[in-house]
Amino acid sequence: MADSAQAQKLVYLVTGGCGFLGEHVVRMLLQREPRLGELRVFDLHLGPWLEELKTGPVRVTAIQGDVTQAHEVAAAVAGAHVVIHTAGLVDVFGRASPKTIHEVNVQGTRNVIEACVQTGTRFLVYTSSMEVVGPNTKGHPFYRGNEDTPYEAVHRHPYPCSKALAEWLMGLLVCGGLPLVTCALRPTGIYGEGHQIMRDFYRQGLRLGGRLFRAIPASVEHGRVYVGNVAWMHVLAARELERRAARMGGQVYFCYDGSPYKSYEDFNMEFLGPCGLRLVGTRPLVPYWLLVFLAALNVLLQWLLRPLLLYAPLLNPYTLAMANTTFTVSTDKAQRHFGYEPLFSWEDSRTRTILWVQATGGSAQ
Ligand SMILES: NC(=O)C1=CN([C@@H]2O[C@H](COP(=O)(O)OP(=O)(O)OC[C@H]3O[C@@H](n4cnc5c(N)ncnc54)[C@H](O)[C@@H]3O)[C@@H](O)[C@H]2O)C=CC1
Ligand SMILES: C[C@@H](CO)CCC[C@@H](C)[C@H]1CC[C@H]2[C@@H]3[C@H](O)CC4=CC(=O)CC[C@]4(C)[C@H]3CC[C@]12C
Repeated sequence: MADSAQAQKLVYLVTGGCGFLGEHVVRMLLQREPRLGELRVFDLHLGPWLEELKTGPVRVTAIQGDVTQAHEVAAAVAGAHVVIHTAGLVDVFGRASPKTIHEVNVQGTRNVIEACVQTGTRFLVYTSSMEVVGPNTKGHPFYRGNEDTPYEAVHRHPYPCSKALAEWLMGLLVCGGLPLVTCALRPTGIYGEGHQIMRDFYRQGLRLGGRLFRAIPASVEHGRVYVGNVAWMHVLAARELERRAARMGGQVYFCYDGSPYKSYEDFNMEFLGPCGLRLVGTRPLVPYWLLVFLAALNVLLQWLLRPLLLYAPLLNPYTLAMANTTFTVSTDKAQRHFGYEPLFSWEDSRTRTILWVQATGGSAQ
């Protein structure tokens, strides 16, 4: 936006703005984007909390819509200066069909890109995922790698396949020489206020008398990043895309912060411990072969029960492989390319998450 229009107010659109990450992006934009004139929040399911935002100085427009419907996306995008595309179907539990995952994550992203091109939106930030890289189907560790670390990315599961394809679509734009400037952000496992799986583990621990049982070796590192920092990274990337288009256009960035490297379960205990839970065992209490068997059994049960009900437990061969394969990132690319520094320290992130688990973990909210 030209110098003469320095004071110009911008229209932002956040797809999936009522999801776990999307809500944080929406709130972060309102707090930290001084040039924000209108904020459009596009989601399949609108949250009631949006109402309270409508009384503030920035115009907040809630748009109930479906990213798989090109005309709905085009109508929402028209006139937006910047789009942050977080909408996605996050399903590694077999709740949705592979076709639906593809439609939302790939076709939905294609619709967003095409709408930007058609309506003249110039800046698009896409929420990708660590899963675009791995862990791969061979279980190779990715130990504190960065965006350039060689790794054999092999996907079979519909979710990572869809995220990889969608990110690839973003890259195509650069090759096509279109005026649209994009970048993709790849969070590792996001945690923080609103993280459903964390709450599920908390409730499970309460049901088990305040205990959780170790299933994964403590030595397996799983990358995690605080939702507030992921949101901040989106807001900053969106802001800087214009000024640093040549450097950032077509780039991918892992999302990172000061969260410690730990196993999935030990990391969760950073929050669940202060909420009164205990992780039993210094080593996995269940032999790995039994976990593999239970995971396979869950797949069979899911298939058998499908005509009657949706059985989608946390444990399946894919989630077991995810939790049991080291995948952590160590990079400063976002800092070098657009000056990203985490907004929340590890201590802040931890405290905020603990307070949230304590406040809502036991309730039906
Ligand atoms: N949760 C995590 O650990 C990670 C998430 N991601 C990515 O971050 C993004 C956000 O994920 P979360 O906030 O965790 O998920 P979420 O499920 O909480 O949020 C996704 C939002 O997208 C909306 N949505 C789904 N289908 C839609 C459709 N057809 N049209 C319009 N809106 C639709 C949902 O209603 C929801 O509000 C996703 O793209 C996901 O792939 C990436 C890495 C890690
Ligand atoms: C074997 C169980 C013993 O306690 C633990 C099972 C945990 C799993 C449900 C999670 C382990 C790793 C998680 C995934 C990971 O953080 C990366 C992700 C990236 C995304 O883009 C979406 C979410 C997820 C797939 C995340 C989902 C939950 C796990 C598989």
